[in-house]
Amino acid sequence: MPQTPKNKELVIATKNAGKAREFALLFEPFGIVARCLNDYPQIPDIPEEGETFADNALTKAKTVAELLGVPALADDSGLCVDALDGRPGVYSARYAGPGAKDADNNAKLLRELELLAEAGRLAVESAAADGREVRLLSPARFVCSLALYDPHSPPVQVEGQCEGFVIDTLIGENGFGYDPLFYMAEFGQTMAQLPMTRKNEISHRSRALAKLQELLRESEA
Ligand SMILES: O=P(O)(O)OP(=O)(O)OP(=O)(O)OC[C@H]1O[C@@H](n2cnc3c(O)ncnc32)[C@H](O)[C@@H]1O
Ligand SMILES: [Mg+2]
Repeated sequence: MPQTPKNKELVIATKNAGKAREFALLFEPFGIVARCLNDYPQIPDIPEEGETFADNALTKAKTVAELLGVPALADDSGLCVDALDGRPGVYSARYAGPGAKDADNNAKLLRELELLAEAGRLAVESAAADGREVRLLSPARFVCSLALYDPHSPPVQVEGQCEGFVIDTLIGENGFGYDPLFYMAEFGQTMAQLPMTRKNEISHRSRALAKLQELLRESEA
């Protein structure tokens, strides 16, 4: 990981408290304190108008790094649902409209998929989530694009994914965003049922971060 002027601190270009918590835990073993944008109220909202996660991640990292004059890591992520041709994708944060809350986005996702199910357009199977029967509405994946922007070096970009299904009901209290609707057959649980330590072993975010570390190790070797 890059050395910042304050050493052992890294600015994460996010205002999302859920992401910030996960990064704080992911960086802890390296003795790196992850600072998110709530620590820098002078940074304005950054428009996310790119067509890809990678475009948006780079814009966020570059804007923050240039404003603060230190390296910044940005995460642009979202949920891509097969039955919705990959939506909400890069629009995940504002799926239910500008300023949408997680609950609004989850409700819209369920509504859209239930409409397709009622129209007979989904091959819905059942599964058990901690003893409850749930309907698997569509295969889906979480995608996380990370961009590390150091004002003095070329940017480094990586992507991580995590496969699962969108189910018909919200289950679990952990995590954030679409986690309560994201079921992983191999665990028989939703992402929101996993403790953060466990999510950080398998998530799109941790997979992307592992790739970033690998790239940085190679470039140092
Ligand atoms: O742009 P920043 O400030 O980082 O915060 P944001 O919440 O707007 O983040 P994005 O633009 O990357 O949008 C990501 C969307 O995808 C959702 N999302 C991303 N990672 C997730 C995860 O690990 N679990 C559940 N939902 C996730 C999240 O709730 C948002 O709705
Ligand atoms: Mg955003």
